[in-house]
Amino acid sequence: MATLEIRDLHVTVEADNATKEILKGVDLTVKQGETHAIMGPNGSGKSTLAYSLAGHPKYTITGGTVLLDGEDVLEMSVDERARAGLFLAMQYPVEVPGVSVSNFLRTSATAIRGEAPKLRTWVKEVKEAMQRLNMDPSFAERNVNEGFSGGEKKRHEILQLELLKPKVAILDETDSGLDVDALRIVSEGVNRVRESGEVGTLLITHYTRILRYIKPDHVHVFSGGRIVESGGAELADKLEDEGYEAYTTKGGASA
Ligand SMILES: Nc1ncnc2c1ncn2[C@@H]1O[C@H](COP(=O)(O)OP(=O)(O)OP(=O)(O)O)[C@@H](O)[C@H]1O
Repeated sequence: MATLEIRDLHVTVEADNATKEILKGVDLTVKQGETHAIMGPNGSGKSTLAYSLAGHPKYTITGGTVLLDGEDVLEMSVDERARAGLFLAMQYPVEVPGVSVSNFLRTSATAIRGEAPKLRTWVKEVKEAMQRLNMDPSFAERNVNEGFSGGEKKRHEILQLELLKPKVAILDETDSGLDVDALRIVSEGVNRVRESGEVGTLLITHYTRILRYIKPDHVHVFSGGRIVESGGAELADKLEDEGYEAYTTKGGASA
């Protein structure tokens, strides 16, 4: 069973000619089939965790380990991480002018599966996945994220998730900017992948509303660059009622 193990992860970033430590010892284990929600105040380092796991060059790992199925993720290049089974749905997906969605998806699937998917079954696979996500077929011919609305960008991230079938999916605020219908459709996509039992999900979110659709097995409070409390789904309700004040004043001030 695939497991992502993060141990005592420390990460710095260079900003304004200074080195700033953002992650200050993150410990987390995500097993295949499990869904973990990470919630926490703005600026506490949640996206930094997501980017560091994906291998963004802006973030320097200064300590700790990250293992996927016992393999050292931190030694891998970004594309090796993706091929090993890590997937990041970004908070702000980037535009890729000149590259169509269909080309992008097929190239990604070829790289990850190790061989080009058979054209006829692939076209059907993409068409059905797009239908489930309520995406117009014309999207396949548009350039990646170019002129996409916020909601369309998020659906496109989930389309990739469904087609690429990673071992561990990190979803960074996939719910932000979605209207109620889109939130339901996107959540259904995540649940389909989840129900396969083959994917571990790390869901970074500010809102408990997405957790009504995607029931987490574990909820973690992130503050000051580390996880300061973990619990079950009930912890999300407590956070909704009480906010993060208790965590930001208890020596867990935001990064
Ligand atoms: N590339 C960067 N350059 C400079 N500072 C950065 C960079 N990335 C993160 N930071 C800083 O690190 C801190 C944590 O940011 P991060 O985006 O990880 O927080 P977050 O918990 O995801 O916040 P939010 O909930 O607002 O999305 C912030 O103070 C941010 O300004």
